Amino acid sequence: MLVSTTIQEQTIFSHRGNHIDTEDKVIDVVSKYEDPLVVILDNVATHEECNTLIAQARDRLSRSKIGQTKETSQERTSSGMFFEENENDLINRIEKRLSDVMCIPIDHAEGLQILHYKPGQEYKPHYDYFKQSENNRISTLILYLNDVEEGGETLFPNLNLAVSPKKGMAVYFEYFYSNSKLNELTLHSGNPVVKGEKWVATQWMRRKKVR
Ligand SMILES: O=C(O)CCC(=O)C(=O)O
Ligand SMILES: [Fe+2]
Repeated sequence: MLVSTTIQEQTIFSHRGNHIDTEDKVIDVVSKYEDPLVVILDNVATHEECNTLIAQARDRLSRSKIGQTKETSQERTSSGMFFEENENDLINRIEKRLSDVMCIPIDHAEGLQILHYKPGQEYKPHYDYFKQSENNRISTLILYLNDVEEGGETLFPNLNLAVSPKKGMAVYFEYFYSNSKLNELTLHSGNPVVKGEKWVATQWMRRKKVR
């Protein structure tokens, strides 16, 4: 008898069931793409928390830079900013919650990044991990801070998966597989905003401590 087995690699995200019980909030698991793991989550932040994040970031935006060279580029036309670690009570609370969702200790977390896109602005297809790094990124959570009238989807072209921004929802994905083909499937873009504007908060996790 011929037995074929596929060995699925273990994922960082280890929650089972349709809910994630974090310290201060129950988060809903809406849908999952399995290989590589992409998880759509709802009720990650309240509308009030989303509004406050936007308000606190609004006056601190500058043209987004790209990669480790930190240059501006047509690849990424949004504006953005990083909060300091533990900058205030809200940032503390959100960072702690995202660390619970991502199953990675908070001291592996980069500062929370806010991005703002106006109509026509986009982030072309890219990987969140670096080609070479002593302490590479391993996972991403993109939290949508507002509803976008048209466009602005987070697109995974290799998976034929487009996630439409919705306030308080998030998309999580990871790229710490030993099979590099799986990591490469996490190529993604922020599609151009057509109508309205788009605000997101991005949390990246590193393999080793950064704080
Ligand atoms: O804006 C998006 O939907 C994608 C953002 C993104 O890819 C990132 O921040 O790395
Ligand atoms: Fe990205």
